[in-house]
Amino acid sequence: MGIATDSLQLARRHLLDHGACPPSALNDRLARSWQRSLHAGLPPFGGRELAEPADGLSLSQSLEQNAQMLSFARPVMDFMYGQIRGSDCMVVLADVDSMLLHAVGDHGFLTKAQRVELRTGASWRESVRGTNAIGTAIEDASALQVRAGEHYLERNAFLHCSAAPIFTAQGAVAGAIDISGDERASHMHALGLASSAARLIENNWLKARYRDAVRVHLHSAAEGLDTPAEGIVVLSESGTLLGANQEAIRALRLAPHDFFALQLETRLQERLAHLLARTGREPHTVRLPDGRRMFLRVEQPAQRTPARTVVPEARVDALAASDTGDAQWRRAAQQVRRILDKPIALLIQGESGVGKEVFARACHDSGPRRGRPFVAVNCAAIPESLIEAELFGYAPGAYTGAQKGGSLGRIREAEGGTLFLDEIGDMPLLLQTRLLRVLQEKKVTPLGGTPVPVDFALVSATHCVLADAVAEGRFRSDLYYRLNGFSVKLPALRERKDFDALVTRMLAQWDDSGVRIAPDLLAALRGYTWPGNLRQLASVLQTACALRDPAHEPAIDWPHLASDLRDALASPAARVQPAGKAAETRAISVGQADGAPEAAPPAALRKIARQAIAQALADGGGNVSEAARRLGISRQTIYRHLKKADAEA
Ligand SMILES: Nc1ncnc2c1ncn2[C@@H]1O[C@H](COP(=O)(O)OP(=O)(O)OP(=O)(O)O)[C@@H](O)[C@H]1O
Repeated sequence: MGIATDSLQLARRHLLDHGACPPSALNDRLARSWQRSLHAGLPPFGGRELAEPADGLSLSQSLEQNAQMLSFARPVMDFMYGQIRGSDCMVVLADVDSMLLHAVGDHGFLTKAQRVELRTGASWRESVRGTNAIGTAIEDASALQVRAGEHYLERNAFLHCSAAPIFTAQGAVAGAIDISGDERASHMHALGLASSAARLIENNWLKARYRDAVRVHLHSAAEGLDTPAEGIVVLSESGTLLGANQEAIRALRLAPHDFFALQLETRLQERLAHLLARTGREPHTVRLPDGRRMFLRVEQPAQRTPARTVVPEARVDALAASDTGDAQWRRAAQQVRRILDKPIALLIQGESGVGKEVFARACHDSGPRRGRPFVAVNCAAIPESLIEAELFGYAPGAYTGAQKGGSLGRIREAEGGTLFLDEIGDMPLLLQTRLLRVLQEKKVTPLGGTPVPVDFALVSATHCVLADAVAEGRFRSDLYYRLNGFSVKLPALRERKDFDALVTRMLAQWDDSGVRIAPDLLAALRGYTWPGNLRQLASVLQTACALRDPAHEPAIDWPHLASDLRDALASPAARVQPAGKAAETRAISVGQADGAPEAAPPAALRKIARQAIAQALADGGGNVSEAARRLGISRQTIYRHLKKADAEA
């Protein structure tokens, strides 16, 4: 409120005419952002089409990549929204590319916001939408309020938005949280609320991510400890800095290269042994190198009892908790449970995405090493040249380009806990030899360092048949026998008999409103072959939850799926076939190639196609080209379906 709209309009014209904002029309930060928006080629007055909303695939990929941030943001967003409910506003979470991942808000305002694509799946990157709170806060890595006509694009001038970036444990921007509302309403404390929410999300995320690390809480006043204003630093057992929140980064003047390299004792001027000895509720003080006094409280990880002495309890454990009723899966879990407290290496086999890592974590959380680190390494995802340093670590100055302070290595990070080696079949032969030595000697030798004893449980996973790799000489047979102390095979999703229970369990993770799935859609999903297994199913359901409008749509339905999956579901070729039936089927899909002879689809499929088209037309404001784009099919296909529907009506 109180924004001089006319003068901002004049400023916009001045920017267009002269390439710069007139002095004092806007504060410096907004003026720089307007200029960047102009250089991005955005015309501030109407004109150009709104940027495209993301397709289902990018949204689901981002939801998967940001699952952790999202899980910590959701409860905070619900709480924030509870504070401002009914004031014509919404709370939004965006990823680092400014794509909106989740939104909660007043129904009326959500509808208004959709008109300018302020909705899940859309990108609000500054270079796409011009100056706006989310995109500009992420661009500048700093909280920001953008009021009414301060938005670069004139059509966004009905908005009043306040956004704060969310930072990772190593101080990189991970996304932003934003409160957007009607510019005529009061938003006095919105920026403060968004900033506090961002701090809360970061702190909870940091603590959970490093729950097995030593944690130092700090503040310049004893009363500041345990408040959102405290700094938090997490350390390895040897005192190396692993992560920190923004307050700590500021207070201790930490730089990006300090992470995984700095020994915190040098910054705190207190020996690590002294620091660790002071664990407890009572704060103590230290003097920083610049003379400032800080109050510290040190917390050791929750469970520091020696591994193997903790006896697993007979109550419902993590393995039992993830049992949704499939007999094959249950048998695997029962067999594995018998070896969890024994020093036997476990090999998990199964197609990609069947949940091997989830299963490995459940084994860890159900066994005697729960509460200690679970360290997952994807052997296929690390370049061959780096995997050695990543696994075995290196001493300070071991090689050019390495971090100054050296690196612990993933094997030593798993000390006392579980090392999970995913895609073990992709481990280069040379490293197989080194890994074998570690397993035999129970010692790891960092590059340029001396041997260090290690104690960890080993779980490996592979989607290929490791015995074949041995037969072909790609995998050492002696290592294979070491890894394969006991092996289990997890079933592919199409083989599981607990599909509905799995779906219910997954939906409950992302939607606590008890959302259900339309019965015909559930039946189609149940019959699909799921080449990506649980990963694909999780991603489809999560995207559908995000795309559903809870105010109007009680159930997840066909329009909430990406067009390629709708096509695949409509194709008999992609369905699990009863034996002997496969050859009888022909592919029929909404997105059939134009010009190809079109088989007459059965009534159920016609209905599905028409529903999808009707929804896409409604979403695209009746524009056929827009609906075709949303569905990923041609306009001719839409016209054909509409014509047939007319003829049958
Ligand atoms: N029991 C489960 N409940 C809910 N979601 C699950 C479950 N198991 C797996 N998922 C989903 O599937 C995704 C993939 O699981 P996971 O990484 O464990 O599979 P994987 O078999 O190890 O895959 P890859 O072979 O590609 O490494 C998880 O991120 C999660 O979204």
